[in-house]
Amino acid sequence: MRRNSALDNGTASAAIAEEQEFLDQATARRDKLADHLLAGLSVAALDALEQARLRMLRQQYEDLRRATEGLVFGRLDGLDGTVRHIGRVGLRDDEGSEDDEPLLVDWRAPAARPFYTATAVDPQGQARRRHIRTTGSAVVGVDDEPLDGTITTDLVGEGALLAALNQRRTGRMSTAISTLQREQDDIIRAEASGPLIVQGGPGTGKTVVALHRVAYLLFAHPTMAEQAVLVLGPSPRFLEYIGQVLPALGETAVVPATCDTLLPGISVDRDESRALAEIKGRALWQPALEDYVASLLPRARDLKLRWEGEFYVIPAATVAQALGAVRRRPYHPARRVFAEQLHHILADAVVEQREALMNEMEEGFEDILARVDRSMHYDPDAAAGSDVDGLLSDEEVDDLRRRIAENAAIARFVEAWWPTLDAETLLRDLLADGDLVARFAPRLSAAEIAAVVAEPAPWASSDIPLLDAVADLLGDSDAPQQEGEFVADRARRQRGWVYGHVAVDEAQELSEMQWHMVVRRCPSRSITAVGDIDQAEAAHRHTSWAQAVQAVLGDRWTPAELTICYRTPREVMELTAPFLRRAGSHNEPPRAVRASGISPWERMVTPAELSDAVAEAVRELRERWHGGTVGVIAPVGRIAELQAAVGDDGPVLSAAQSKGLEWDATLLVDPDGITAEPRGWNGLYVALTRCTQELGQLVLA
Ligand SMILES: Nc1ncnc2c1ncn2[C@@H]1O[C@H](COP(=O)(O)OP(=O)(O)OP(=O)(O)O)[C@@H](O)[C@H]1O
Repeated sequence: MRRNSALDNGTASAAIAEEQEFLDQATARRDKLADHLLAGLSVAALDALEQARLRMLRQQYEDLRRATEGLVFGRLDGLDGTVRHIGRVGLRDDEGSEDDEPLLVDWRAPAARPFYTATAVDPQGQARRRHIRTTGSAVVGVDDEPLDGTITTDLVGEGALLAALNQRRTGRMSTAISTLQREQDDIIRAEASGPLIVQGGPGTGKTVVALHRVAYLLFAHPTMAEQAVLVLGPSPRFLEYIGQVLPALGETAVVPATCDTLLPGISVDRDESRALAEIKGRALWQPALEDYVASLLPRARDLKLRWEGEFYVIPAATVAQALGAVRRRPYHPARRVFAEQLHHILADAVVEQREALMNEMEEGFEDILARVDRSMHYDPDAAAGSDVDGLLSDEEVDDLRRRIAENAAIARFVEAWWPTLDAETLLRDLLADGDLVARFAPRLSAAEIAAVVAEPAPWASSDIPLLDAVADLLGDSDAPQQEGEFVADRARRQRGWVYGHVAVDEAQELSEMQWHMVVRRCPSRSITAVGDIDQAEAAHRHTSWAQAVQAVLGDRWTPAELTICYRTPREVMELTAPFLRRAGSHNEPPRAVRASGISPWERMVTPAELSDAVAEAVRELRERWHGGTVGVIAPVGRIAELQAAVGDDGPVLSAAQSKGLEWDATLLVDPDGITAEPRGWNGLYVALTRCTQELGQLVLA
């Protein structure tokens, strides 16, 4: 393998000067556009259309304003002599015609694609790729990669990539738009019409891919931006870690959440055992809850309604027919539609009765007409629309229906027969009643049912998907609120919001009921799930993606794979294979892209020395990785004691809590204690792969 061509000093300075000139031009253009947008934003919006236009302008302004660091990061020189610069956002040269070649091509635009995918074997019309490194507004370096076959590496922009990977970690994830690799780009730009499940070992860029895919989809499919995109992560700490990436990518139509925070107004208020989490995560709860809510629908019977002093009986058969027509809808919307039908049926009955009375007119016209007028509140002076035969006109029938629909007594009657239900109360009632659980979830054993019923009342994590399922089966009792300036604000506030796309990180942790919750938020199943089945820590027992998603997605999903590890250095990855085997995996650890030159080390300590040894090792590491980050991973039972010893020098986390995170150096404490935990070998695999440079272990003697 040959490295990227090194530019000699003179050529490099000329190239840097050339790119500096371009960056200055692009920056000036961006500032001008931003000023222009800002001026447009100062007008007041008089109507909804204008408000929508201003929202769009504000979004564009925000995108431009944020596009500071790395505004320009790449350049493609075509075989035909064309030069294209690639950047964080697209910029037009001036306000000229739409067909003009842009000054700067947005990294998500089709024209930018060869920057990520052209190779010597398939140069896609390009002669050279250039990575432009900048610090603030200064160009500090360029890496050129001829695509004529003189360089044969499977990495794109290797110099820029390795420079990015060797940077100190800040505790916040950074963007990788300038150094995305081909296998990553393929996934980022893949079709979004069905579930895509991406398997990748530690550090293969799954989070990077998921976030950049979201940015790409919002750019390429504006309808998704209108519906917002949901990004699901494993923990608030993780969401904080990735928090800066999406806005930096230029997107705001995104709602970040964990499965625990998806229901507005509901929080997880207690821990639970793994056994209970596993039981309550099973897919069998979905049909159980469907049957439970269906059992609460009213039964068909004769309905006796009073209207204007007369009683009308709607026969059970008619009621059954109307019920049958709405049965497929959620409980509350079904009631809304049923009530509308009932208003029609009652109005028809009133009209029919009136007609019957008309037919009796021969027997006593005057008397009967007076009764009819009374029953209809009929005003003979305002009878312009009425038929001369005494029957009601269409307008009068409509008016009758409207009055019935607005009548409080009729509404009370419907509410009493088909009451408004509350999801939390319903679920609590079910979970507290062993007979009910046995009736609706007959596949649970008696011991499992007893364990479910014995749970305390506050909601645990595994209750949230059950609650979500019940809330969904009930549906909203009122029309959803549409408040909030940006689409993300409106989406966040509505449980039943339908997203344009859902991206799930650490998807191996999802229970079957959580998968249901995901699909409910995107019935079109435009879903990207990334994860590592070998890092699974959750209580469920899946060891393959097929097992994990079978109950909810069946086999209608597309697999994809990431194979190169960008985070963990080769010296550490070489340690991991035996642990992966012990975790029961048949997969190979991913191939590390780089070596750090630092051998992993191990020290033996006695339990009595442990706290001091940890504090000292952390101090050492912090000194060595000055300006970077150090993380400590330990068995759950030791965390409190060790955090006290380490103080503010770094976080002490369990293997599960460290998932998705990374530091320059990791101190792994008592690895045997970690393997003794549930799914401990998987946990150790996670823990070993969190460092970008150095791994130290303190082993108990
Ligand atoms: N193309 C890339 N260019 C630059 N950095 C990259 C690239 N791909 C991944 N990285 C970096 O590699 C590290 C690991 O990436 P990421 O966290 O996305 O991996 P992951 O597969 O989600 O890992 P894990 O499963 O262990 O959580 C991050 O620091 C990320 O910024």
